[in-house]
Amino acid sequence: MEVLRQLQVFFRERRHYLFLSILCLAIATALGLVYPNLLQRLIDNAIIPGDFEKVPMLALTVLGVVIVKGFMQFLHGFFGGRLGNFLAYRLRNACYEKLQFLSFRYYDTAKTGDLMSRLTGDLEAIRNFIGFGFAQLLNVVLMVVFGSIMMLYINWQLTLFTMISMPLLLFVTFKFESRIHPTFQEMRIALSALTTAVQENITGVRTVKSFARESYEVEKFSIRNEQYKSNQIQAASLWSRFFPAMELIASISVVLLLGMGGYLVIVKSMTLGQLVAFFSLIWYIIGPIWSVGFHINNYTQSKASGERVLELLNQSVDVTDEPDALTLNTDQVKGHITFEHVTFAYGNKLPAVVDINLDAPPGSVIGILGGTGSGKSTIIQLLMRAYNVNAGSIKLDGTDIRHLKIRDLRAQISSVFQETFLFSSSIRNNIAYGLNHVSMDDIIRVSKLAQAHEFITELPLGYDTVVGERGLGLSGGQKQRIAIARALLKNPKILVLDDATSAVDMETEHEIQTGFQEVMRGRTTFIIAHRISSLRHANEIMVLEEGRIVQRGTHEQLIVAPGPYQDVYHIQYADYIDQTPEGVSERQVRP
Ligand SMILES: Nc1ncnc2c1ncn2[C@@H]1O[C@H](COP(=O)(O)OP(=O)(O)OP(=O)(O)O)[C@@H](O)[C@H]1O
Repeated sequence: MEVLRQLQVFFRERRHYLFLSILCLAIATALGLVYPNLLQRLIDNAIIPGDFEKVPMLALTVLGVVIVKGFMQFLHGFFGGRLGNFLAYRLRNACYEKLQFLSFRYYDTAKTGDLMSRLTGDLEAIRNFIGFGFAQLLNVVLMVVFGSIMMLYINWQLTLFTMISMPLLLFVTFKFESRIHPTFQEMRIALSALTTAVQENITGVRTVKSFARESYEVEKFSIRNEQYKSNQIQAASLWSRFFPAMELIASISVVLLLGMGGYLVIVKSMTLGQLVAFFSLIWYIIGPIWSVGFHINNYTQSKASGERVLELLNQSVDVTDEPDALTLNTDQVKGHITFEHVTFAYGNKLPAVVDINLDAPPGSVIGILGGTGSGKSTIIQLLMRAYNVNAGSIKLDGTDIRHLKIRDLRAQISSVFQETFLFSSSIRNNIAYGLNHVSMDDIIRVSKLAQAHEFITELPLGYDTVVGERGLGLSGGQKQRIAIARALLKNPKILVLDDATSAVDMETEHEIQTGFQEVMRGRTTFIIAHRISSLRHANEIMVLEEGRIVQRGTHEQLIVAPGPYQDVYHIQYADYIDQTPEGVSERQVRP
């Protein structure tokens, strides 16, 4: 019920729908109980005495009851549906909003499939339960209580006698639920494995084909499909065994009723009409007992779904604005970045960066070089405040970035990452992503700078070409050039190029770099690269090893100092440099 209490916040305004839905269902149930009563009157007061004049009146009453009952059921569905859909709508929006603001730390461990199922399957389960299941669960209780009272009123001895087999019915129902529940769970897991296989297969179709693993994938799918099929067969066989058993037990009540009831009618302790009414009332008890397990199961599943959705909604966001966070005035931002003794570790892992110090005056270019996992990207993540530092501080124009509004800070930074994400939209929209009122001239200008204009205009629809999911249909280099254009259009004070030109050839890299010279002017730029050619113009280059700065200086200083930078330089420029006893001199290096 705690889950229900927490979910209530999301449907408080429509709470009355819940009450109305329950009320309408209760009225429909109560009206259903009028049938047996009318049947009793028809037999005892009209048919047996031969008073046929009463028949039309009784028939009309039945018709009236049917109409009102039907209307009440309609209203129950109407209000339940409205309530469930309203709740699901609110929850869906709330979850999506939460997903936007959850910190990077959450996404480090979150699984896409799991999040998707929370937003779809779990929300659907909550919608059904709050909209209908809850009212129906209450209704089960009402039916049993109302039905029993009426039966006891007609003949309490016969009621107790016919109820002898009810505990057995209840037992079998719960037994069945305890068997079918895990089967359903296995079925859900099998279905999820099946959909994951399809999803991964479509996403990784290129890898599958390049490794010629089509047959293996077909085999893998068919094993999962087999599992799903056998789960379904198991569920179907449980159902097929359960129903006859239930019917058999329920028939015991009916047999007892007919035997004992028939005797009571014969000895005139009971009228025939009462027996017939009793006969239809017994189904008011059997029906709900039959379904009670299903409703309880439904409740537990919805509760679990509610907990999963609330768990997402209640996630704490560790990187948030301070209550009195400062607003940045774009015109006054200079872009002076300093790192002072910055140390950071992801979760409980060893620190990814240790005691980082750097000073990047406005307009300077900082190059970062280092092997895989040396902490290069982490420095950029910390600059964007994707995570809070564990020790030390990062400052923008002298203010600790923790005191700034995150949105304002990030608005000053444009990044181009190693992996480019493009939305399935037009190239124009992808370049203008996150910005309003962008002119086509500006889009073309930045595309030219990013060396993207030419290939875009060669596409049949030019800037209006819709790129597929994640940019399918474009080469890695083309996607990266679009990302560079996107970053430039934002006109940031701080530019981050995280292996940004890794997917383009040396020639194009050189052209983009030349373009960069112009766009980097006046912006503080961080360049992470594996190629020395991308870093050589930096004002300061830092060489990272296992999260620590092991070398720093300009390209000219570093190539003459023995160390990792010189080693990389030797490897990359082996064809261009002469080794002299005094040191290293360049013979021909691309500018
Ligand atoms: N999201 C994360 N969660 C946990 N550990 C992480 C995460 N991102 C990076 N790490 C770890 O932090 C260390 C530094 O990673 P980082 O991505 O900064 O290295 P990098 O120098 O950019 O490497 P590469 O050149 O391969 O991109 C590595 O040991 C890495 O495993």
